[in-house]
Order: sequence, then structure tokens, then C-alpha cells
Amino acid sequence: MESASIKLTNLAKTYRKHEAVKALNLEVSKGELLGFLGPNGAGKTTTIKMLTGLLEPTSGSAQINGIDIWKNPLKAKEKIAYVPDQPNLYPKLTGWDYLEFVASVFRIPKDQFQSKANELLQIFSLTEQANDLIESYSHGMKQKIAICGALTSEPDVLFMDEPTVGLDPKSARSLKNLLRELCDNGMTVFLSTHILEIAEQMCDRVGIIFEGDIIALGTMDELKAGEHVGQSLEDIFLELTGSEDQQAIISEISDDGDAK
Ligand SMILES: Nc1ncnc2c1ncn2[C@@H]1O[C@H](COP(=O)(O)OP(=O)(O)OP(=O)(O)O)[C@@H](O)[C@H]1O
Repeated sequence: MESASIKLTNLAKTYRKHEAVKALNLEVSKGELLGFLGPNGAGKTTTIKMLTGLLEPTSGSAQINGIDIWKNPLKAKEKIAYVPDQPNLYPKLTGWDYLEFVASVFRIPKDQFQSKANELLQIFSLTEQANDLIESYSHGMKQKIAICGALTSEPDVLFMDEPTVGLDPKSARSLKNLLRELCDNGMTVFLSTHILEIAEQMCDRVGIIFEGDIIALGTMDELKAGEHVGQSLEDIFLELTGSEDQQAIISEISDDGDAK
């Protein structure tokens, strides 16, 4: 049987005494777009950093295409790309220089790089700014050039932390369409978000993490089935994360027509 593109086995992280991520077990198949959803502080970034080789787990393992990223980091990292929530870019490079730098790290042949870079810049409406310094870019433009950089190497597995933050609606749609196309062609995406609609609109399966535990995992249909029939993802999210205070606030707001 083909191994999962991403496999977490009892993956855990404790900061001092705080168990930020608790023994996660999860497999993401090739071509799948998994949304990793959770409220602030749930453990999303910690998990992604362990999966991308940036933060050493306290225990457990993380595999990319069957390769342990902590035992064989170089081989595993050849297969992945990561777009953090705050991309660390080089302000004195132009957008094009940055993409060229990424291509050189991954040893991508020049002609292959040029056509790929031009295609990505066009998709994200950055062609005209490609020769401007990154320091002159807006937050959204920086986010987009980071995404272009990540996709330049045509990774097998793409990790994205809150990718739509800072993007305008047109760019968010371009990203959604592009990710769908790339996943249909076999790329695997692990995308964290705390925005419910993003997960609902973009992802094949959604995992909900709360206080370091995966408390629900499935397709939208599966999450909405059974006891959750008729509920929106927002209802399910609030119910599973036990945010009764928020639920009360929401029902208070939506019932304002009946105010006493
Ligand atoms: N370097 C650190 N040292 C100590 N505690 C940390 C550190 N990084 C994260 N934490 C804690 O671990 C928990 C999980 O944090 P994490 O950043 O993974 O959450 P998140 O789901 O990505 O949140 P957000 O949506 O707010 O970005 C939080 O309680 C956080 O305070």
C-alpha cells in the first residue's frame, strides 16, 4: 500500500510544562487538501513547525512520503514547501530575485524556473511588480510572493499557515483554484486556518484541533452527519471546542430582533 504523504504518529510538543500538542495521530493522502482548523493557541503552528522540521517534537514522529523529517531532514525537505503566517523574506531582493534564489536552493534548471515563475507571478497578479524590491511590497504582496516561492519548487507536500490572511478576495480565489488544480495533479496540502469558511470552501477534509488534541476529523459531509445534521461548520466548531460563551454571544447577536 502506498504510504501517506504526511503521517503523524503520537506527535507531541511540550513547552516547559505546557502540553501544546498532545500525541497527534493523522494521515494525509496524496492529493488531499487537509484543513487544520482551531482557535487561537490550539496548537496549529506548533504542529506545522514539527512537520516541517523547524521545531523538534518532544515525542512521536512525523513522516513525509514515508521519510522521517527528523531522522532524514534533507531528504524529507526536498519534498516539501512551507508558507509561514509571517513569511521571512529578504527585503533588499526583488520578487524575481527571491524566486530565483529559491530555485537555486532547489537546483531547478533555469528555463524550467523562468516559465514556472512567470506563470505563478501572473496567477497572483504580481508580474508588474516582479522587479520591485520586496521591502516596497504590501503585506498581501509579500504573502503572495512567499506562496510563489513555495510553489516554484513544485513540492510534493505544501504546508501553509493561515495562507489567506492579508490576501484580497481575488487573490484568495486564485489561491483556492490553484491549490485545487495542484492537488488534482497529486500535490498534498496541509493548511492551517482559524477561519471556518476557508476550511469549508477549500478543503477535502477538515481536522479540528483544540487544546492540542484533534477532536474531530472528516469531510464536511462527515462532520455535518449524525448528531451534527443541519449544523454549519461554525456550529460544529463552537460545539466541539466548547466555546459556550461564544455561542451565547452569537445567539444573543442573532436574536437581537427579539430583544426584551
Ligand atoms: N515558543 C513557545 N514557548 C512557550 N509556549 C509556546 C511557544 N509557542 C507556542 N506556545 C504555546 O503553545 C500553544 C499553541 O500555540 P500555537 O502557536 O501552536 O497555536 P495556534 O493554534 O497556531 O494559534 P494561533 O491561531 O493563535 O496562531 C499556545 O498555548 C502557545 O501559548
